[in-house]
Amino acid sequence: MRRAHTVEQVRSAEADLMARLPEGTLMQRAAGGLAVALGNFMGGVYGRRVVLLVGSGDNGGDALYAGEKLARRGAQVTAVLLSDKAHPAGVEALRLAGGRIGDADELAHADVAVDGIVGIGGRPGLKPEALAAVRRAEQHGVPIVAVDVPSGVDVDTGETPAEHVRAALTVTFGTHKVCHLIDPAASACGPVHLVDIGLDLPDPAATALQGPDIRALYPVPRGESDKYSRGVLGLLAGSAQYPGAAVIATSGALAGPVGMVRYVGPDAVAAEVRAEHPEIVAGEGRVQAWAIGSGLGDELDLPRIRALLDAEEPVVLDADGLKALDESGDHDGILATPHAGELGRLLGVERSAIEAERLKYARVAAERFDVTFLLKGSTTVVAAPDGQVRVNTNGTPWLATAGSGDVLAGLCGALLAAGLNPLDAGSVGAYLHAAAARLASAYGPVTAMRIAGALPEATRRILDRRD
Ligand SMILES: NC(=O)C1=CN([C@@H]2O[C@H](COP(=O)(O)OP(=O)(O)OC[C@H]3O[C@@H](n4cnc5c(N)ncnc54)[C@H](O)[C@@H]3O)[C@@H](O)[C@H]2O)[C@@H](O)CC1
Ligand SMILES: Nc1ncnc2c1ncn2[C@@H]1O[C@H](COP(=O)(O)OP(=O)(O)O)[C@@H](O)[C@H]1O
Ligand SMILES: [K+]
Repeated sequence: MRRAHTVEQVRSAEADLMARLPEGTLMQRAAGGLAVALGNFMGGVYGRRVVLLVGSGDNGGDALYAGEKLARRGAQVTAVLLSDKAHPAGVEALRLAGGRIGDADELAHADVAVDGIVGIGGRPGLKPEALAAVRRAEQHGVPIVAVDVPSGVDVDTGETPAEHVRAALTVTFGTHKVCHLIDPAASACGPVHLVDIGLDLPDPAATALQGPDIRALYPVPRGESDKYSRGVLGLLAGSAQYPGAAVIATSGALAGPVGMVRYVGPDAVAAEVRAEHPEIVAGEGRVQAWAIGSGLGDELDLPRIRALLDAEEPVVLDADGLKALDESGDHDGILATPHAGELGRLLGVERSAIEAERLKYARVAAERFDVTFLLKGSTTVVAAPDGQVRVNTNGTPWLATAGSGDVLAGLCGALLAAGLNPLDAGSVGAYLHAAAARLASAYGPVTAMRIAGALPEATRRILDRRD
């Protein structure tokens, strides 16, 4: 599991550890890890040209000491000091190792620019001189490696209200920060490399499941399982207007861990679903969970949905079904799966505001409606009413295709029916959905039905430890 901590948590853990270690130890650990990562990134050290962009704090100190280590191994290192307070001992160490102090013109010939402008002490945005240097690197096509975080992003929220660095790689220390997991900032990090500096950390502010977590959580049938004990999902979806949504959501559900799917909807739609999936059973019956909402269109029956929300069985609530949510209900066991536009309508804010502050609004919704919210988008945020947050970062923009949300709703419903709680169902569902999309897309266009079609193989690879 990838764990992300807040700046305050990191500072407190650093203070505890620093009190027990000789001065400067942590910075040397950070700089050592950064120098190794830079060497790997450049594919070598000797003769490489490295430009350090150095701000006023310890983030610049990390960059300077990493530069010192690279200079000692034969790299040509130049530091661009963006503040007259740049870490004095780091500047001296770099000089003694043969590094130079220069200006942003050096970027014209650099192999890499190291962003040591600000780290976890930074406010969002870049000052003019730093921004000019970053632009210069971009103009010359010089890749930027960010120290700890891409300077200019909001570290604790993942928001990017102002100018910021766009890194080809981020090398972070001790633990991930929230901005590494949550968009839009996460997209500015590139791959994130974590250097262990020995911090002892509290419970994280957000987590991201990885393959081993999925293996541990996935409801694999046992020897004595039968189709009912594996879980039966009721699917209330589709309409004359949108029959395809029912077919697609059923595809997602059948590719999940349930023993059976009951489809509930107009006869004509049921016939289409059955034509594609002869395995389904049409009509109501006992179920362990519901997936409600995909493509309901004219069939939207809010009183019926509210009755199902009040019943005992857990529910995935998607698309038009979200209109049935209200703040007063007793909503135990519900996973709401809006995209930014739908969440904006529920909360009465603009879609663009949701996209800019994804973590905040997922949390606000979970608290206000007292249900687990899965906010879809480039990174998917799953927020539970108790404050736990999981993030899915392994998607692909090719997932942004009509109907892929219906696949996710069916899959999450299947995971709920098989016994996972809403937080686990949402986060495991988002992970597998993204893994299937990557597999089916293989870096090219993909349709929702092909994503559903790839789900069993994507799941198999993870359960079989091949991914
Ligand atoms: N504290 C520690 O023990 C360790 C810290 N490390 C490094 O230290 C960093 C944190 O260092 P600091 O606390 O010195 O903070 P930063 O290096 O993030 O910088 C803070 C300084 O930048 C200024 N500043 C804030 N926002 C700015 C902006 N948008 N533009 C320009 N200047 C701005 C502030 O006035 C302050 O002087 C971490 O990110 C990490 O890189 C690592 O060496 C590991 C150990
Ligand atoms: N840029 C992106 N990168 C990764 N995943 C994305 C991106 N945009 C959308 N997605 C994912 O694609 C799916 C789209 O779902 P949704 O918006 O409900 O579409 P639809 O209603 O057409 O099914 C969601 O799982 C969402 O997280
Ligand atoms: K930085």
